[in-house]
Amino acid sequence: MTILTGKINRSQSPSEPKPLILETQGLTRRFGKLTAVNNLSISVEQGEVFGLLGPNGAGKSTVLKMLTTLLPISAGKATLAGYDVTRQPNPVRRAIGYVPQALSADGSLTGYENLLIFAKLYGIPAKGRDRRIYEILEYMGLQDAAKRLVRNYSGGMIRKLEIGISVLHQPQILFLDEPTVGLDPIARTQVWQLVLQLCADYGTTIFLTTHFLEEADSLCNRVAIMQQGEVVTTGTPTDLKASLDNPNATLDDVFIHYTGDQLTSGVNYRDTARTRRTAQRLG
Ligand SMILES: Nc1ncnc2c1ncn2[C@@H]1O[C@H](COP(=O)(O)OP(=O)(O)OP(=O)(O)O)[C@@H](O)[C@H]1O
Repeated sequence: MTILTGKINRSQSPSEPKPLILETQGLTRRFGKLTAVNNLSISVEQGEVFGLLGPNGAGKSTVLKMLTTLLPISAGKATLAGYDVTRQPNPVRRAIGYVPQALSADGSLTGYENLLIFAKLYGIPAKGRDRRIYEILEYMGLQDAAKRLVRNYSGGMIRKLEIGISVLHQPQILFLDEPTVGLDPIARTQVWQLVLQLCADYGTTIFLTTHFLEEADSLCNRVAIMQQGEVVTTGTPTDLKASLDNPNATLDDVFIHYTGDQLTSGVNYRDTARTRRTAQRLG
């Protein structure tokens, strides 16, 4: 696996328009009287790294849950890999991988056993199953830890294993909900390298949420900023920064401009508490 180093400004590389792999029109989710996601219309090209940013409670996880068929859509429509998310959930599920915010690997099993369970769930035929599992372990750099219990893995290793599980069936699009929250800077960099590598090696489209704006700036081709259930702006990080009246604008400035909020990890109690909870589980 090629190791990527340094800052990668993906938004600056010229790119041909590619087919859309994901499109939403008026996507809406209500919880009783609360409209958590309101009239969301976005599109994502094949092979893009797309970042959904927003303060706590903006509706990011709810969007991911609707797109991954885990939560019914209240109104509007989403199409993924050519399939309607509401009417054709099974082909949608085959086309996607999903790593939720909460820990999803089983600590009482080895890395190999975790992969084996999901390989069976995904219906990977017994004949090529072990080969696929070891391919994944090697790709994730976890081959030496294959037979160790996951509860003894570091946080970064667990995240890599979870990503490995989510790509066992070679999905076209991978959803990552806050993939680096709770990780130390080195593990965070490793996870990002892995995500980019998946994109480069297999053309996997990445749809993620993150609180780390600097990372979103470096790694995402395009971002959408959400606030109170609505998208307030979408664009490449470069274009969004250029739209402000400040030649030195950062994505943080863009974020503050559109939301009036500060989005840095751990700035408020909820962020800190969640980061610590996740870190405890991962650590
Ligand atoms: N199952 C639920 N029932 C009721 N309200 C919910 C439910 N899930 C989410 N909400 C509410 O919907 C809103 C959006 O929540 P969501 O988790 O999507 O936000 P988020 O942007 O992902 O936040 P965070 O960054 O904290 O994860 C919040 O007000 C939340 O309390």
